[in-house]
Amino acid sequence: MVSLQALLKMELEDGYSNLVLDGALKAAKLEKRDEALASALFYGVLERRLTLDAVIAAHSKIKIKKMSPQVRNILRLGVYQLLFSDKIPPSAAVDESVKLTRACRQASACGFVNAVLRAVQRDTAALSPAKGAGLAQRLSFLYSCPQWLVALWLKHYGEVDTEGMLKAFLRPSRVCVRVNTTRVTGEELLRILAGEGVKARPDEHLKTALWLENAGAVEKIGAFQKGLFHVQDLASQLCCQALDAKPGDTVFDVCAAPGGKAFTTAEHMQDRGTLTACDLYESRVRLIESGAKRLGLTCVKARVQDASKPQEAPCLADRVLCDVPCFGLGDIGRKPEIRYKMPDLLAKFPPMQYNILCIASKLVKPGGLLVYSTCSLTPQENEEVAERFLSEHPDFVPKTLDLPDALLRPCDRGSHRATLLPHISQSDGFFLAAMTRIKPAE
Ligand SMILES: C[S@@+](CC[C@H](N)C(=O)[O-])C[C@H]1O[C@@H](n2cnc3c(N)ncnc32)[C@H](O)[C@@H]1O
Repeated sequence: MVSLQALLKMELEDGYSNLVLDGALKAAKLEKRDEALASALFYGVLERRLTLDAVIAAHSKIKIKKMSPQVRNILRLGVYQLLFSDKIPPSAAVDESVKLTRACRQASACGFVNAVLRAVQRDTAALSPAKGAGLAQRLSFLYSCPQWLVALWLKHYGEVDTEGMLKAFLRPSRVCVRVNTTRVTGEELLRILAGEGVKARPDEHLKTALWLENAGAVEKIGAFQKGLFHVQDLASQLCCQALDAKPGDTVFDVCAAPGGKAFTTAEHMQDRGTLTACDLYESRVRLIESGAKRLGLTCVKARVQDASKPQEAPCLADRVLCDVPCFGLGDIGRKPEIRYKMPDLLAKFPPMQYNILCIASKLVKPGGLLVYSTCSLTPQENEEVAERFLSEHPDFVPKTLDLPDALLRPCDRGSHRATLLPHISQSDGFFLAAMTRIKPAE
């Protein structure tokens, strides 16, 4: 019932999945085991919604859109359990779905729900793409990703990487944290976490990144409360590595909230120098302030500032990070609902991103470094913005990224820009490009 309520809320009110689920779980006060099951079903259905709908459509005489939201989501939950989950025996999944239909005052649909689920249960080829489907349609069905997006990725990243990332986005997401190196080493933190019963392992390529294996609610871990780490995906940590800030530097992070990259950068700086971390929204600036306080990072100065408007700076910066607002496709693995965003929303981002990048570039001192990044995976927001910037700003030149080759696509090795794909870098999807401001001749 809890997963159904949360799915209905997502469908009818269009919320963020993590917040919607948290709200539903809090209200229901379930046992730990039931909470885990409700979460798995909720996220499973969200992630696989397009596949589930295609299977339901192939086994129902009534069109999905004509069903009541309750019946539609009960069927999605039922089909998910039949085809993707081994936690519930198939006959129990069907029986429970029928009971749920009755409990939702949809008794007249009980027979229909039973018939559709039994038909899916009998169909051993339920998970085969339609005969004659083209590549984009096949991948769209198999990995529950809209066809427009699959087609865009196929064109831009090719078949192997598109299928690789679609698969990777469906893996259970893992928690990656950044060691607060101003307070502990990775080895020390591993020992402290083990003492608290939290299993963790260092990343193979970045020793300041740890993967937590049985973390639960991170905020409850003592080491977190003592400011010994913050949660940050590997891709964002690599972005900070590319920014390569040094102790004593002056750094601007123009779109900084909630602050993850500002914190890692301040740690690279050993908390010496000045890191001005800006965001458009006051409530989000407070997140930067509270995070920096917990981590004991005093060089972080957070303030409200609109990065799309020129700003006066007392001095130019050694490093400027421009981690712009974006469509967010790289985060699909953690926020499955992003994949269903309407494609027309994409158009507003590139002009805004380009404008922010141009304005941020004015803060870079000659010889200084500018890093442009997004957590999205579209050429319009990524390569096109970065390359347009370079072609229209002759005072900036590409700077080769110094990142582990194993985490990069072969075509990005030795380049000033990289697209991190989840099946290669084992991180969220991400894009970054680095550019140096030329020093005028003496
Ligand atoms: C991708 S997020 C930044 C993530 C951040 N760098 C981190 O690592 O935690 C983009 C941020 O840009 C902020 N933002 C949106 N429009 C902005 C603007 N015009 N000026 C400054 N910040 C803006 C959003 O509030 C959001 O916090």
